[in-house]
Amino acid sequence: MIKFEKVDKVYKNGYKALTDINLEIKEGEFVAIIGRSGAGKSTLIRTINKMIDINSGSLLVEGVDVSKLTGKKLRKFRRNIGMIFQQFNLVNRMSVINNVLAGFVPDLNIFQSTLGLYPKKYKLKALEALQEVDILEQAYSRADQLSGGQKQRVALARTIAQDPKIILADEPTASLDPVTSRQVMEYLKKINKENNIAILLNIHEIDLGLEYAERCIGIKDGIVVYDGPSSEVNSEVLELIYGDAYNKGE
Ligand SMILES: Nc1ncnc2c1ncn2[C@@H]1O[C@H](COP(=O)(O)OP(=O)(O)OP(=O)(O)O)[C@@H](O)[C@H]1O
Repeated sequence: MIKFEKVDKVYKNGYKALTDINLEIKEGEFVAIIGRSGAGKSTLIRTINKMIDINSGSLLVEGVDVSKLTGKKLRKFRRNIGMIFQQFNLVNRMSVINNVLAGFVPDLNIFQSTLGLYPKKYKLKALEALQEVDILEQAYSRADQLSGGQKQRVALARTIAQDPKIILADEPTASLDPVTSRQVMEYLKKINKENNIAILLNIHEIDLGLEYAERCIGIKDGIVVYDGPSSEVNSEVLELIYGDAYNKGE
């Protein structure tokens, strides 16, 4: 469903962040992308929803050439791709349910969006999504009253309410304690399995990533140096991805 062929990304300042990326991600896969800071993980996943443009090669998502998308077509395309961030990206002064409903604003007419009049079907969808991540009871709390883990679950609900085919998760557990991180990973796994949504996860906590994702992609200096089962990632592979520093614990 996602196919990178010979993809390169060079930033405007001349920095080459991705080199010759060749990858195929299938429907419903759960993939952890690991690598040192600056390796190119965020750049890689952000090319998929065209938050970042590629410079050469081809990137197809469900047969669509991402580089050709603009305007309305791009906005429509992005509806199929959810995104979760380290900092949750909720509107703090809004209620939980309104944060989830905000994802439907593009579907409203100007009158509905100005007055915040969401049709019942969207409200039901939002409530169902909140229930799926066990946070329905907080639906009418203000987002800033929630803990970090709860905020991330609301962000997940906002994403799944849109019925995406793919979720790009850019370090979703980086601001959370280890117990809460695990909880968020459990929800990601549940969504992956029950909703058959492909998940591409950037993560620094290697053990957590390898435990939950079946497949691991290791990036070093913008190059894919490992692509295979998470279960086969051993210290040699980690040295390949992280360099000598890994085994020396630097
Ligand atoms: N807009 C930009 N202009 C120039 N260089 C950039 C830009 N964005 C990122 N880079 C550089 O590209 C490289 C890859 O960045 P990227 O954010 O993809 O890495 P990452 O693996 O996600 O890192 P981290 O784990 O720290 O988030 C880095 O060296 C970064 O400094």
